[in-house]
Amino acid sequence: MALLPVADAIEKIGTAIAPLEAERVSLAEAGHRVLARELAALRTQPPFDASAMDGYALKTEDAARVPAELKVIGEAPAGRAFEGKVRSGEAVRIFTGGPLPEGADTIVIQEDTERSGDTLRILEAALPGKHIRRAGLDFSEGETVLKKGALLGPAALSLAAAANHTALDVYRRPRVAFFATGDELVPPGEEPGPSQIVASTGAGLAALIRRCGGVPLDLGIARDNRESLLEKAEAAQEADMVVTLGGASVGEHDLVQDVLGEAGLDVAFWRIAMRPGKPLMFGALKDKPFLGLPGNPVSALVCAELFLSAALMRLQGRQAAHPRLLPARLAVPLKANDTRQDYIRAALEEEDGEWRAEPLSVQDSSMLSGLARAGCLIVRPPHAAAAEAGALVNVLPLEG
Ligand SMILES: Nc1nc2c(c(=O)[nH]1)N[C@H]1C(S)=C(S)[C@@H](COP(=O)(O)OP(=O)(O)OC[C@H]3O[C@@H](n4cnc5c(N)ncnc54)[C@H](O)[C@@H]3O)O[C@H]1N2
Ligand code: MOO
Repeated sequence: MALLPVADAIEKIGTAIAPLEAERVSLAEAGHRVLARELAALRTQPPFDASAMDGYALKTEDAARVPAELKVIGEAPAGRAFEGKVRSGEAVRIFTGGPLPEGADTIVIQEDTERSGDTLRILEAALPGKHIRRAGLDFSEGETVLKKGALLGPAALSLAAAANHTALDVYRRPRVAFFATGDELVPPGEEPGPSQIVASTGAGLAALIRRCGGVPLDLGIARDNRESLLEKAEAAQEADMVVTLGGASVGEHDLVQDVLGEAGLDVAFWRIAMRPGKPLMFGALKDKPFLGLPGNPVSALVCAELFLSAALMRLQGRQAAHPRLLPARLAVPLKANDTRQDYIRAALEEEDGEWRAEPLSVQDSSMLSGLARAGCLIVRPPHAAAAEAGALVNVLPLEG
């Protein structure tokens, strides 16, 4: 069976998964969540014509020729309008954010004036409408300010607040149940028996799930037998998505596909044209999205960065997409690539305003020390030609 390209796998995950339902949360809890309904402004911003600068509000015609002398008749600080009207020959002291007084049609900044008591000398000719923010410049009541599917970062949250919302409809956080598989594994902190090792990947997976907006549900370790796997599959049904670690390959003890088939696993695709991570599996366990990550810890975490993050995006109403890549210069030459997309662990350093990526000398997919040290993964498409040192490549930055 031909291996599936990474981009096709991400696309299939996006198509297979439907977003979860919405819930209403306060603005304070909405950070990094995804908006589930378009958001209309409850008010107009700015609500009145306002000054963009500290200076004087006046009639343009009074300062068309300079120097001109005007009489200061009052003040309009931010938060308090000047109650009167500006007439010919008059000016109102105004501050940034202050409402434009009636009768005035321009602002002259204070640097272009001289003041002595109530007398104001204008030194630079005024232009109509200068330094005035018109009512509704930012948005108007009823206008859509954020679209469904918007990620609620700092700017979007502040915009929602400016539009006078206190609570937002966001997609529910996906609960992701996961378990490791293998007789060789013991939980962290326990003394492994002869031929055993510590199950490590779950710790990283939980952090990745949280970072992607999900809620991790660690079900521990399934043993390499039918009963144990079925028991975990059953427990996983309370979550919105199920992830397994290991047992995805072709060995006799790699039981996941066979046994979970009994529990309703429907495999949509298996095996990806990538390195590390070839044995990745995706489908549905009953009606829940299912991701079978490879056992090797580096393979599992690299696959989670690509495919679990895409699934979590989709469950929260966003497009499933490959993580964003940065351009970086290679520190060393690379050989031409074969048919699998490579994710090469590399150090990432800034040098003269550019990123420089240097592959780690050993790329074994069991080595967490390397992945933890790597600042990025160099992404080499299938059949990429040999590259010289200094050539630009795409890298996927890692958060350490
Ligand atoms: N004949 C073949 N052998 C293998 C192939 C292949 O195509 N043909 N693929 C290799 C690749 S690539 C990978 S990746 C691994 C993945 O296989 P599995 O998903 O079946 O993983 P396991 O066999 O269960 O485990 C592999 C390795 O990882 C350790 N492991 C598993 N789970 C954890 C965990 N939670 N924490 C830490 N370490 C874990 C496990 O002990 C094994 O050492 O298969 C290759 N073989
Ligand atoms: O996919 Mo395996 O991930 O090459 O170690």
